[in-house]
Amino acid sequence: MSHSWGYGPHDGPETWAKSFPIADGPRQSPIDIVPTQAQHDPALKQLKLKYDPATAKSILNNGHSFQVDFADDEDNSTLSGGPITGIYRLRQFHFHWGSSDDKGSEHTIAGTKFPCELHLVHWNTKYPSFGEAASQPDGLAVVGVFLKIGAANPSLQKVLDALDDIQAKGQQTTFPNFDPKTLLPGALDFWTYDGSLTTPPLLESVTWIVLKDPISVSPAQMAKFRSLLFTPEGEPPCCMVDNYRPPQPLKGRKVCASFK
Ligand SMILES: NS(=O)(=O)c1ccc(C(=O)NCCc2c[nH]cn2)cc1
Ligand SMILES: [Cu+2]
Ligand SMILES: [Zn+2]
Repeated sequence: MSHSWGYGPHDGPETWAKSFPIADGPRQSPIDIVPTQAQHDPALKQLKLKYDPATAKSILNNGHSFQVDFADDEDNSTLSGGPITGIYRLRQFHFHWGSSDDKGSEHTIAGTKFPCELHLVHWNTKYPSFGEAASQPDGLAVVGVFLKIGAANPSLQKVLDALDDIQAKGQQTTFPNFDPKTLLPGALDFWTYDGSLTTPPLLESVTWIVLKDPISVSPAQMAKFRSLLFTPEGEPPCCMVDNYRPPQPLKGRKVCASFK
């Protein structure tokens, strides 16, 4: 993941359009979700998430977040239903967070920022690979989950316990037998809209499915996220914080709600 973009004053979201002109495109993410302006769509099906813990493989610090990677060579961990047609395979999940609890999420709800946001990244199996799907308008589906300050989250703690081994950019370690379903809230009510990757290459290939209900994270757990580094070993350390893109213009898009 040798990438030249980042989240600092010289390489952050305001500079991305120079190398990635799609940054100013018609379906960029994230967005501010305004619940009163979302349309309830009765035709929206229930979300169906079928995750096999055995597909969890490894955890990696990629220099802009950390991600848990899944074996996606078979239909063992999949997303279907909701706004999508067909079957999408889970590829990885990762997070975006702030330097303090008053910011960090990428999507916002009527201007409200959360301290952290989880993204579960899936690709459409009508395409031969993730890379191929990522360049198609219906290629990816990302489930977004807000994290809200409250009680410590035991399932999240399992992920955070692995961060000591991947403090620096490029470090990775095995991460077997983890069920991402344990990171989801009880209800799967969601908003959905057509958007993009929120980091370069900012491809406009994502059907976004943002869950209404947050999961909990404690202040101590947020401190653990902030112990990661953007920088590789041997370079002056730079704390991995504020790795979020701010909301982008809606440009006429409609946001649908699965609930009343
Ligand atoms: N935040 S998000 O919209 O869910 C998202 C999801 C996936 C990717 C992605 O697959 N990027 C591929 C290239 C890459 C560069 N560095 C590491 N991987 C980027 C953003
Ligand atoms: Cu990268
Ligand atoms: Zn993300």
